[in-house]
Amino acid sequence: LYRVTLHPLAKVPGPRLWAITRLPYFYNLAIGRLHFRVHELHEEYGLVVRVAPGELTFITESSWSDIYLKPQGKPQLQKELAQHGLTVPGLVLEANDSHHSRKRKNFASGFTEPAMRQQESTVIKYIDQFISSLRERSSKPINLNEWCSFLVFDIMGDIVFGESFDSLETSQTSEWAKSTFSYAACQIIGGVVQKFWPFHKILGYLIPSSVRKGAAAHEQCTKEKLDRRLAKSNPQPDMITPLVETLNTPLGLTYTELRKTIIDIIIGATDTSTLALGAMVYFLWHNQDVLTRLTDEIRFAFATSADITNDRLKQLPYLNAAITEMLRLFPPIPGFLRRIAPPEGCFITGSYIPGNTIVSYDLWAGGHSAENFFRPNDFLPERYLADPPKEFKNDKRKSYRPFSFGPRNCIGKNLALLEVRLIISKLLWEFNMELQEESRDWIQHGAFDRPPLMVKLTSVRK
Ligand code: HEM
Repeated sequence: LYRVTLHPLAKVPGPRLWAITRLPYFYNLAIGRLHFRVHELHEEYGLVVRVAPGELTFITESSWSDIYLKPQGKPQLQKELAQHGLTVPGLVLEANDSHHSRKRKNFASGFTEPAMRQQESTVIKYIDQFISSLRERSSKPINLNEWCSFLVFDIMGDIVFGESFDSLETSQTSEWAKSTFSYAACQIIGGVVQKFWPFHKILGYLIPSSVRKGAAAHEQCTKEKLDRRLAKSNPQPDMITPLVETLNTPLGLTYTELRKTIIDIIIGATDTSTLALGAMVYFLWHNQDVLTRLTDEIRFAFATSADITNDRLKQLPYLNAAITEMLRLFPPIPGFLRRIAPPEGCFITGSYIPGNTIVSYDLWAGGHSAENFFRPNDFLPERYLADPPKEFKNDKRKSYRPFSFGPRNCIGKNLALLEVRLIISKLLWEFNMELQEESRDWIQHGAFDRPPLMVKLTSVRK
C-alpha cells in the first residue's frame, strides 16, 4: 500500500501493479519484450512512467542531458549495475568515473575519424569477401543476419587482435562468438549480486555451471588471442597499437583491464551492428519506394564497387537519412540505459527525482512516440534530409540518440556508421534483394530470440 500512496514516486503515472512489485518488469525483461511493453506504457501514461517501485523511464528530449551529461561540479549519475571494484571491470561496467575516463581516453584514439580511415581498407577487405561468398549463394535464400554476424565478427577480430575469427571462410559462428552470451550473462549477474555484498561470491554460484564454464572459456580464448597479438614483433597498426606503450603504467591500462575492455568492445560492436544491418534490409524491403530511391542513389554514384568509400558515402544524403531513420525505428540497444539518481536527488525535465531512483531514457519508446515524431511508426528517411518536407518540422530530432549521450555514449559510433554505410551500399550495388515470406515479421522478435532473416539475393553484375 505504501508504494502506491506515500512513496515519493506514488504520484508518477504508471500501472499500479508495476508500482507495487518489480515482477512485471522482470517478466517482460526475461522474455525479451520489455522495450515493447514500456512503449505501450508510455503511450498510455505519457512522457514519464513509473515502470517499477523505484524506477522511471522518460521520453522527453531534455531528459537526455539531465540523465546522461555530467552536471557542472557534480559527478555524473551512476550507471546501474556498474561494478564497484569487486572484480576488474572493462569499460562498460566501470563504476569509478576516473577509471572509466582513463580507460576511455586510452581507447579513444582507435575510434577517431583518422583511425577509421586507417581501418577502412581492413573493413572493405572483409566486405568484399562477404559479397563474393553471397554471390556464390546468389538466387538461393540465405540467412542474411547470420552472414552479417560472420562479417562483423571477422572485421572486429582483425581490427582488435590482428586476426579474423574466420567466420566468413568457414561459414560458421566462432567459439568466441558462441560463448559471448555466457560471458555477458555473468557480467550482468555479477552487477546484480554485488548488491548483496558480502554474500556476492556465494550468490555467484547460483549461476548455472554451464554458463560459468562458457564465460571462463570466453575469457581464456580472449587471453590467448590477446597474448598472440602482444607477442607479435611487427604487427599491422590496429586498435591495440596505441595502447601498448602505456600498458601497465599509471596512465595506461593494466593487462586485465585491457583484456576485459576488448571483450566489451567486440560484444558492443558485433550484435548491435548485425541487428542494424538486418533492420535496414527489413525496412527497405517493406518500403519499396525507399529501396528504389536508395538503390538508384548508390548505383548512379559509383561506376565500380571499388569506388565505394566511406568518405564518398558520407556525401549521399538519402543513404545517411535512411540509416538514421532505421536507428530511430530499431535502436539495436532499445533501452535499459539505466542510471541512479544521487542520494540527494536531482532534477529531470524540470521535476525533482528522489535520491536512488533508477532513471533512463527509453530509446524504443522515445523513437516510436507521436510526441516526438510525425507518423512515428513509419519508415520515412525524408524526415532526416537537410531540408525535410514541412510535415516533419515539429519532429524532435534531439530525442533520437541511438548511440546515447555524454561521457558514456557509444565509443564505436564512427566505426558502426562506417560499417553500416559500406555494407548496405555494397549489398545494394551488387544485388537485388527479396525478403522471404517467413521473415516478413522479423522486426517483431524479442531481444533474445533471433529468428533467421531469410533473403534471396540476385546479383545484378555480370
Ligand atoms: C549500430 C551500432 C551501435 C549502436 C546502436 C550502439 C549503441 C550504444 C549505446 C546506446 C551505448 C551506451 C550504453 C550504455 O549507456 O549503457 C553504447 C556504448 C558502447 N558501445 Fe556502442 N553501439 C553500436 C556499435 C558499437 C561499435 C561498432 C563498437 C565498437 C567498435 C561499440 C562499442 C561500445 C562500447 C565499448 C560502449 C561503452 C562505452 C562506455 O561505457 O564508455 N558500439 N553503444
